[in-house]
Amino acid sequence: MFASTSLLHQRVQLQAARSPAASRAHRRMTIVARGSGRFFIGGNWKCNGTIDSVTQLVKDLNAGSVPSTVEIVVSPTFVHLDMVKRTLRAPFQVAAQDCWVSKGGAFTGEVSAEMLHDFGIPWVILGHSERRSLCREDDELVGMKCEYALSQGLKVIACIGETLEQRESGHMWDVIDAQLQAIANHTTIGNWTNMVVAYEPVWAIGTGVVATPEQAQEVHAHVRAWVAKNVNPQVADTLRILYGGSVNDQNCETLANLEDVDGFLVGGASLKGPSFIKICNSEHKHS
Ligand SMILES: O=C(CO)COP(=O)(O)O
Repeated sequence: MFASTSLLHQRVQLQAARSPAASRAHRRMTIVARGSGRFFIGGNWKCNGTIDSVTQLVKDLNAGSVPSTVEIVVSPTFVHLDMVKRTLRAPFQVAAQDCWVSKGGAFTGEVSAEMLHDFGIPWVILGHSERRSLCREDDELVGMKCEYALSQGLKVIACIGETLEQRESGHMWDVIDAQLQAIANHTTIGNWTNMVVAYEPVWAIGTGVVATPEQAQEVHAHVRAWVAKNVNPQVADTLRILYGGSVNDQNCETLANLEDVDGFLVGGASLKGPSFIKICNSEHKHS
């Protein structure tokens, strides 16, 4: 499908100077040319679902039409993970919502990265703000979890984001930089290709208050610049930075068109099959 990548690449390169959408397309084309990331849509089902509702959701997803240019990963609870993995069709993949920080053992209630890998679970979400706040996971623990999960062959959706108080008190950049630093401290350059970063402002999660396009783009561009400076420019260029927080089938297209938004991590709207399918198609329309 990308046989004509170089021609397309040249064309997009010419357009790049003209508009943000073209320059975003140019960056995407560079990414595709390098063989790495596609637009990424994650559905975080959180602590939701019954056998019936999960069965119906899988049915709805299987019936939906999604573009092959988008990587789609849904994340049910541990209880539903195997059932979803067995019944969901390609190209949908699955992710766990967390895993333990080291090798399994006497850690009651935990699930280890090697167990997930053994079970064929390709992805894990780490550092979600709900785990940071409800389970007191700090930056260092999240960084260590990323390191261990990556070492066991899992791919990681690493979450960052500030609270409203941190944003309004002017500490937003310090918070985000510290979260990134902890992840970077524990991630080898080579392993960044197995990770996506999800920017989820806490004030936008489950509130219906979505970040404005300007707010989202500002932070995403900051994250990319931080990674370019503190990790490696090429890693920054190909890193997929997802936005999460009240994404729905109405606001997704505008957000998908932003230069540094490479996908979404969706909560509530990922529990509704038809809405999630629409979100999976949001970038496609702009390509
Ligand atoms: O936390 C989220 C995804 O991980 C976002 O949740 P909502 O889409 O429900 O705001």
